[in-house]
Order: sequence, then C-alpha cells, then structure tokens
Amino acid sequence: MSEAVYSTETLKEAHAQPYRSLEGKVNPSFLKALDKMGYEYMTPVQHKVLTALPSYSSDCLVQAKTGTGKTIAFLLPALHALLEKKTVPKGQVGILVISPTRELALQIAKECDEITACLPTPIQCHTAFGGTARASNLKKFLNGNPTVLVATPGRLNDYLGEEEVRHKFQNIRTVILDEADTMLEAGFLQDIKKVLRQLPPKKNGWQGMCFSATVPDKVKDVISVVLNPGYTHLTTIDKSEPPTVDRVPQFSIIVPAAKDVFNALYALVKLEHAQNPKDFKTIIFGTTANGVALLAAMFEVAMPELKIYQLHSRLTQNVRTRTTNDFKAASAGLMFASDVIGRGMDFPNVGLVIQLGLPASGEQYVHRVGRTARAGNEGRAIIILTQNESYFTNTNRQLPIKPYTTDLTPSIASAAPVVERAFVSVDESVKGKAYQAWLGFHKTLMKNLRMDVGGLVQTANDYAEAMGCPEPPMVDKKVVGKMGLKGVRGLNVGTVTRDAPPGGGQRGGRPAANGRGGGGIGGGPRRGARAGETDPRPQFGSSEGGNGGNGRGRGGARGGARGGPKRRGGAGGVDLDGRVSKRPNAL
Ligand SMILES: Nc1ncnc2c1ncn2[C@@H]1O[C@H](COP(=O)(O)OP(=O)(O)OP(=O)(O)O)[C@@H](O)[C@H]1O
Repeated sequence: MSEAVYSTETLKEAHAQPYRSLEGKVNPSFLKALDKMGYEYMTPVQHKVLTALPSYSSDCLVQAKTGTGKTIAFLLPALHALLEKKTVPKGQVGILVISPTRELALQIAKECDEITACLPTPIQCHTAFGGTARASNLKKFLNGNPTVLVATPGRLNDYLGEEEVRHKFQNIRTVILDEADTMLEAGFLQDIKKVLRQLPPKKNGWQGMCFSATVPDKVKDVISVVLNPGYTHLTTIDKSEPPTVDRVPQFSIIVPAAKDVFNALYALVKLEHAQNPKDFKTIIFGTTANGVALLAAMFEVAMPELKIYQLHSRLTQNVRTRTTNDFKAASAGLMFASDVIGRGMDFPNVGLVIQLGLPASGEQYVHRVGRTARAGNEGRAIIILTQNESYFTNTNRQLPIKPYTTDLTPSIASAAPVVERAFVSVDESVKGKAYQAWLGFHKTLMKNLRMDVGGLVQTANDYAEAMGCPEPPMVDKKVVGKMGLKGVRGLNVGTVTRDAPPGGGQRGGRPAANGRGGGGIGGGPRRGARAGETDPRPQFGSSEGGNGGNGRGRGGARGGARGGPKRRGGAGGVDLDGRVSKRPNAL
C-alpha cells in the first residue's frame, strides 16, 4: 500500500490481513485482546513485523510512517516470545522499552496493559520516568513483578545505579528503543550506552528492537549498540515516496520578521477555526517551553471561545499527565506544546498541526506533522517561519510543503489590536522567560539565520516589543555571560534573584546599555508570585532534559526525583526550555 490508511474500515478496504490469520502463530490471549481493542486487521507495519521477521526473537530495525501502529508491532512479538520461551523468572524484567519522553512511556505502558489484559495470568507493566515520586515507584518496582518496564533513559539510569535493580535485569530478553533515531542521536546515545553497560552483555542473547518513522544514516552507524550485525531491516516506506506523512497537505506561511509571528498565528487560528468551527482540535508546536507558555497565556485571553491546553517541561509531571489525558479525550481544543509531545504521542482526531518557528530538524518536522492524520484520519499541517528562518524549507526540499493558499495579510492587520490587548493581561515574568528562551534558542542558530549577535538581540527586542514589553526584559548577567552575549548592545542586563524571574529583575539591578535610553529595570516581577512559579536558577548552563523526563531538573525536583547524571554528551545546544545544554536541540 502506498498510502497510510489505517482505520479498521480502510484497512479492510485495502485488503489488509486480519489478525485472525495469525491464529496458531500468536498467543490466543493477545488475539482476543486485540479484538477487544477493536483491531481487526493488521496495519502494514504490524503485518510486516509479524510475518516477515525470521523469528519473534530476531534483532530488527523497523521503519514505518508516523501513526501507523508501531507500538503494537513491537509489543506483540516481544510479548509472545517472552511467554513462549519462559526464560524470565517471576520478579525479573523480561522486556525493557526505552522511550524519549514521559508521555510516550505512559502511552506505551497503557497499550501494553491493554494487549495483555486477556492473559490468564496478568503481566505487570511498570514505568520509570522523571517528575514522579522516585522512592515509592522504585519500591513498587523492587517488590513487584515488573515483567515489562517502560522507561525514559535518565530515570532508568538512576534506577540502575542500585544493585537490587540491576539484579532484576539479569534475565532480560528484549530491549526496545522506540523513536530509535532520537534515542541513538548524540544527545541520548551516552545515556543508552550507560544503560546497556548495566545490563547483561548482548552476547547473552537478548533481542534488540529499534523502531522509528525516520532513520537517518548517522543512526545506522551506531545501531550496533543494540542490534547484532545481520539484524533484519524492515520498512513499510516505499523508497520512491517522500520520507514524510505524504498524505497530509503541508503549507508554509513566511512572515517578514519575529515581531509578526503572534499576529500571524492568531490570524491563522482564527481563520482555520472559522472554516472548521466544529471539532477544531489543533496542536501548535513552539520552539521552547517558555515560548509555548507565553503563547498559551496570550491565547487564553485572545481566544476565549477555545479551550486552551499547554504541555511542556516547565509543568509538573502531574499537570503534564492530566493535560495529556484531557487532550486525548477532548473533541476540540487548542494545544500549545513543545517537543515533549513531538513524537509518538497519539491524540485522536487532531485535524491540524501548526509549527511556529524552526523545528530541530527535518525529521522532527515530520514527527510533529505526524501528530495529525493518525489511524486513517484526515489532517493538515502548517508551518509559520520568519523570512530569516525560511531557509528551512529550502534545505529540506524533500518535504512536500507548499505556500499557504489564503493571503493572510488583511487578517494579520486586523489581528494586531486583539493580540496587543491580550498581551496586556500576560504576566511580565512569562514574557521575560519567553524572551530569554528565544535568545537562547536562536543564539545556537545564528549562522543559519545569517545574524550576528547585534542582529540577534535586536530581533529578540522586536519580539519583546510585539508581546507588549515597554523595554527589553531583563536578563541575568550570569545568563548573558553563559550565552556569550556579554557587552552586546540592546540587552537589559541585571541581577535576577529568587524573587525576580527573567524579565523582572531586581530593583537596583545594574541597567545595561540597551540602546534604548537605558532604564534597566524592565517590566518588574509580579509581586507576591508564589514559590515555584518562578525559577530561582539562572536559566542557562544547566541540563534539565525536561523533555525526556530523565529524572533530573524541574520536574524531578518537584516530584522528588533524584538527580541522574549531570549532563548529556553531544554537541552543544539549547534544550526545550531554551537553556544552553551540552546536547542538541532535538528531544
Ligand atoms: N491494527 C490496528 N487497527 C486499527 N487501529 C490501530 C491498529 N494498530 C494501531 N492502531 C491505532 O493507530 C494509532 C497509531 O498507533 P501508534 O501510536 O502505535 O503509531 P506509531 O506508528 O507508533 O506512531 P508514531 O510514529 O507517531 O510513534 C493509535 O491510535 C492506535 O490505537
């Protein structure tokens, strides 16, 4: 099949093989569970894995488009082989699934629970990720029978630091990397290697399974950390097809400058909503967590007719989980998100994905687009870029992006007063954090953006002006130093204290030459902000891994997570919160 059509109806029409045809090959309890889940036919990737894999214990690299049912495609053979071989004693982990994000880990665990629900003896599936109570989860894990563990790398490494935990992996039989290209990328690779060092060696015979929608060549170079040479490579992607969700119409809107993005986004959402007022379920991806929080805050005021959601690493894990579940169940709403849900997450019936600003890569763009048009449904995708950022479409010519068909110019002009008014209600500290995150994110892209530091700061200040800041928000001098922006004209440098978040600034903080007549104390902090609402730490120089839930940083601190390794390896970059870290921008 060349098209990704995967609802039961369309699968039937496409003459997909029914799960029934696997009777005698797959444990009947799984077939019963699949039937209960409403999965009558195999999607192409499920069919391929279940019929073309030499054995259900074979090492494999599997590539299939987003939203085509890869989760079942790895769980089913691994679980079947686990039950058949019976080599994993009670209390030991048999299958380890490693996922890049907390939300995805939860989603996989839920699917595992469903598929094992009809077994005569239930199987326990545990999760381990940051931002959750470590001690009680670990106790449950150690005292329970976690036959399957779904984990994010940071918390997993944290667990594996304990002798008792390592003991539970002595009979491991399958290690699965979901979103394998991300897991084997520079940022995560060190974590994965560290995990593998704590597990029994590969020569003991455990199976490795790597699944992803995108598999760049650089990943194939390091795949040997989990797969034996001679592994089976299965793909349902036709080589002649563009490597993307080709049946999703994709459009771009190029606006002149950073100051125009808010008006353009508002005008676009207004227009798209008017065209589809019923069941308008849309995800809007921003570049940094704090940038996303800003958009959500503005839209809450500007568009009260829509239910607004937000998901990013600056929220507690409880809030993240609740919001994930709410948005999954919602029939309509506007979700503002960072890449914490850029991959793998299955939100039913999302009809539109909007990306505001540059994705980390062409692959990440594809994964974000893949949040729509899932399981056979329709969907569209739109990316808004500034003129400076428009190189993205030129350097990713394989992506089928066409110019947006409606001229938004008049709507953008009429959006301006609404957006301006809405920003009046947005807290200055939210603006300040978004400004700082913007600087951090774009600093790493200066070469591509063809900007020097002066131009970068000027553009950031235009962005601040567009959000209604009377002058550039204050940035802590330590942060300015870490960003390598010391002495750059136009910055409002000061001392940001515990009570004064970025954008606020301590009274009496040293005003800097901001090129706008000084002043220095930009948009003071909201007085009496509750503890925990502001970030006492300078926002650069630490590596949180807020996306991956690696057990450290904000979510971890609040949820009682213990610190994992201090940093990830790899090329320097800015994490999803716009903070400089040692790892690249991708998840
Ligand atoms: N055999 C099937 N029949 C009908 N629906 C299915 C089937 N298998 C999976 N689905 C549904 O398809 C959707 C996508 O599945 P899944 O999340 O596993 O896709 P994926 O390929 O892992 O996506 P991504 O690349 O984004 O991670 C889910 O809603 C899932 O419930």
